Amino acid sequence: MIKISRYLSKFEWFELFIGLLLIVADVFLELKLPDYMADITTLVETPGSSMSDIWIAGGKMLGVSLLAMALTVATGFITARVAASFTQRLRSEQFKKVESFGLAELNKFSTASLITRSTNDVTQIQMFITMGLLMLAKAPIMAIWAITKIAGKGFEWTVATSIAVVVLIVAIALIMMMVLPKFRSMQTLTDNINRVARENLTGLRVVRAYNAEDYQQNKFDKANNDLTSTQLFTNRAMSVMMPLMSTIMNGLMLAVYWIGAYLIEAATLTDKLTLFSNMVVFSSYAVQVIMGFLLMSMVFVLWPRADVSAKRILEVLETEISITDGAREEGAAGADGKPIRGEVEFRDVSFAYPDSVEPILEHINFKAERGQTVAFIGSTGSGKTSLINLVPRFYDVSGGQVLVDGVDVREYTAKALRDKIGYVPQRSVMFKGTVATNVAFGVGDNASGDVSESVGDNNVPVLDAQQRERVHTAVQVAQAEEFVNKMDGGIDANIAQSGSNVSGGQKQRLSIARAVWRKPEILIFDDSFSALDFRTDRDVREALAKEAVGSTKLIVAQRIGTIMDADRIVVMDEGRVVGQGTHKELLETCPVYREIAESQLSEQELAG
Ligand SMILES: Nc1ncnc2c1ncn2[C@@H]1O[C@H](COP(=O)(O)OP(=O)(O)OP(=O)(O)O)[C@@H](O)[C@H]1O
Repeated sequence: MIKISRYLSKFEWFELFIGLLLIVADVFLELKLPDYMADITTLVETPGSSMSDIWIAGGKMLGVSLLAMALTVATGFITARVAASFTQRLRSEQFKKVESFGLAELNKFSTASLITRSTNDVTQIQMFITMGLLMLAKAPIMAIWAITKIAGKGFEWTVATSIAVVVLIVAIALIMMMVLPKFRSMQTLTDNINRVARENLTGLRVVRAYNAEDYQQNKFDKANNDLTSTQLFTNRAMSVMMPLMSTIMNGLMLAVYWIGAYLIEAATLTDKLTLFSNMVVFSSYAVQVIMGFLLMSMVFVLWPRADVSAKRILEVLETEISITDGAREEGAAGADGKPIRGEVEFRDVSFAYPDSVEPILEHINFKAERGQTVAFIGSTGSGKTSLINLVPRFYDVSGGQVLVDGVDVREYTAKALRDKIGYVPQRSVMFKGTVATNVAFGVGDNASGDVSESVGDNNVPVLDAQQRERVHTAVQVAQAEEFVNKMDGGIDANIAQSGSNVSGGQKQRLSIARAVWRKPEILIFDDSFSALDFRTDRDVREALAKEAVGSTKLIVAQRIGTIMDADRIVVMDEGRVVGQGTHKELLETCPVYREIAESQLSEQELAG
């Protein structure tokens, strides 16, 4: 919790300092009250006191109380401000950090956990700052100041107060020992609930189709019950705290008056009045001491959860990114002195996923020249996706080198490298917006973060005429024009969250259009044609050959038909390249390829 405070801005520190000053003034005023009470008691007990004197002392007491109240409100206002701005920063810092995560880091935290960390965990911190920070500062000031006020006012009373304080500390410590581990598990259990709920919602169709509602319900109930019982335990333990505090406080009062009664009875007549007045003052300060501890106990209710949350947020913010930026913006120069463009080369590349020791890819070598089409085929799990994921640096190689335009991909800045690439993933991803904003993805937003100028209604970025024209071309190349034109609004038609209002094949085509829109040096298609029918598959490839003639194309495919015309086909088997060449060459030289081809093509097609 203390570590996370370094994310506070200078101004927030200043605000907290002002808050602290206000607290000191507040405590000073609150501790003045018993003095006025002593004055009033003496006035009441002294024969001949005038009523107006009592009114004046009472009036002062009221004024001080009102001022103390105003200070408390002001400090509350300041901490609420600090809490809001600080947690806003924590949320955006976390978002920024997660944006920079590679797939390895994303796999380390689950999506559900990352969501809890930037919502629920941040709320815990906000609650602590708003409610707890004030008390954390006020409690010790109040307790210590009150103790100094009563020191020397009566030995017997001091002993009684000390015993009460010791009992309080032991009680708080015991309760904390019981609940702290539970608070730690509470956030993990919240992650669990999020995970189960998220899985259920994203897989709703499968749940329905398999009549698995009860099965899912049980999973959710289990997660829900786990969280509820932990919360019940902590709340029960905490609910003991308050009555315990007030019992100790009342017990102390009783002890002070009891002791006082004996002392007053034993005193001479002249001392009786002083002793009585001292007793009243003492009891008021003793209440303030206990109040100090009471406030501390409230802090202890909020602290453990906030502490756990702070650690979880820091875990995200301090995660070391495995994919670090290089410095290069440009590729190498070719023999003719001009910069190389669109060249991809794998030199003896081996790769293992971060959490496994077994290599998934071993000694891969191939080269794709500018404008060439290089295809990858092989059985499922042979490592095709893993291989092409190394080009945009979703992961880094374990051995060897991946070169783009003659330069190791690790030397580029992530932006420079990814600007060269148009990537179409295996599962197409759509974002809430329009067809145009999905195709021209990431455009229309300005770098300063002030999106107000560039986004129109509904937070949809506005594209200029030239950008819109490019969207039309990309949609044409991806053979998406026909269905886009039928949609209400054409390229301005709405796309629902996750693209739920378009079909799988349509999503795939929009995904292809997105890559084409960028006019990249390198186009990567990870099994992107599988959701297309044979005709559309062929039409897209023909359009690509015309429109993206200068782009190098790396295509992962399952269908021989998709890749037959490629300049080079790389055949993968269990993470190794078992054949390379054109369709014709491979039919003769590579048994694995021939087997795949025979299973998909007719005798006639095989004969060419
Ligand atoms: N994130 C990951 N962590 C660990 N292992 C993984 C991960 N992703 C994939 N693998 C493993 O890597 C191997 C190759 O997977 P990959 O997705 O590259 O195969 P593929 O040839 O593209 O398969 P498909 O044609 O079915 O998409 C598989 O055995 C898979 O279990």
